[in-house]
Amino acid sequence: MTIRVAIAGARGKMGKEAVHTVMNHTDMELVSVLDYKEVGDTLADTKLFPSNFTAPIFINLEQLHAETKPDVLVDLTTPEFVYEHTKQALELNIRPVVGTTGFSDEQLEELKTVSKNSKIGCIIAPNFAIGAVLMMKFAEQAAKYLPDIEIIEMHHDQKLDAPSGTAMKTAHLISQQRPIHEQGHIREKEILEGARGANYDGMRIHSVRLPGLVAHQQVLLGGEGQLLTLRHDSFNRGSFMSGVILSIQTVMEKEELIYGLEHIID
Ligand SMILES: NC(=O)C1=CN([C@@H]2O[C@H](COP(=O)(O)OP(=O)(O)OC[C@H]3O[C@@H](n4cnc5c(N)ncnc54)[C@H](OP(=O)(O)O)[C@@H]3O)[C@@H](O)[C@H]2O)C=CC1
Ligand SMILES: O=C(O)C1=N[C@H](C(=O)O)C[C@H](O)C1
Repeated sequence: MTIRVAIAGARGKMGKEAVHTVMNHTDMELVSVLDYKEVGDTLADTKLFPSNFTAPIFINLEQLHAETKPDVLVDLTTPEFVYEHTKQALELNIRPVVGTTGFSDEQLEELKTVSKNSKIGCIIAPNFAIGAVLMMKFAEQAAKYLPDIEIIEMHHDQKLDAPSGTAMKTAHLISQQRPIHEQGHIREKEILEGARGANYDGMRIHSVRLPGLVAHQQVLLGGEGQLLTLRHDSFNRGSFMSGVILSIQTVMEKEELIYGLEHIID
């Protein structure tokens, strides 16, 4: 069966890579693209893609659905729009595969309910790279034995959300193994606000933004006389594409929302 795929955010860094990946996949067809402003009738019109990339561009998801009937909507946009896109896709019986980060806990809960009630599968993956998923799982396992933890995530300087979705998901997984406790000295004082990073149940998260970086994370787990460092680096956006393909294939078989690729890899 050919899976009919629509992509939101096709002009972006991840979107461009995803367009090429879906176009090159024999079991998938890129049927349309969702944008939010007039950028031409087809992908080729944007001049970002070759002339044979003829998928039509819509600025309205309902119209996109009516005219191109996608099975799956891949969202690679921004934290501002992703919740609305995902909710609307579910209401239109389109299965969302979401890479965009920046959801609040309340939004995730709401989408879980909509997906469950409509029995339309949805995959939200804070990180599509298999190595990053393994780093998160290893951190979760190690937290049971080394519960004093700091996360340092490092990204390119065009990233909108901080902390990253991966850091938030890592902290969430770790918090299931690690009793809530404050770390560091009880009388610790920040001389410069923010010096100790964000506080997630006492665990600290530090966000670095620099040109030249792509997506990198270290989880530091400290114990008496020892330090365990788990590190993952995405050096290019090709690192995410096998996860995008796996998610598009898997969401076709699901009837609920799945948050994190760790739930679908064997
Ligand atoms: N899950 C994962 O593995 C990964 C997730 N990400 C996440 O994916 C998202 C995109 O990242 P990245 O590609 O680097 O970002 P970019 O800024 O390069 O791309 C986002 C694109 O979405 C477009 N856009 C904005 N709003 C809308 C909208 N309402 N409808 C359609 N298109 C829209 C933007 O257009 P314009 O520029 O004209 O505003 C831009 O072209 C981020 O949230 C990022 O954190 C990134 C890498 C991996
Ligand atoms: O914005 C990015 O680039 C990335 N975003 C995701 C995140 O917030 O974790 C995934 C990856 O880190 C790249």
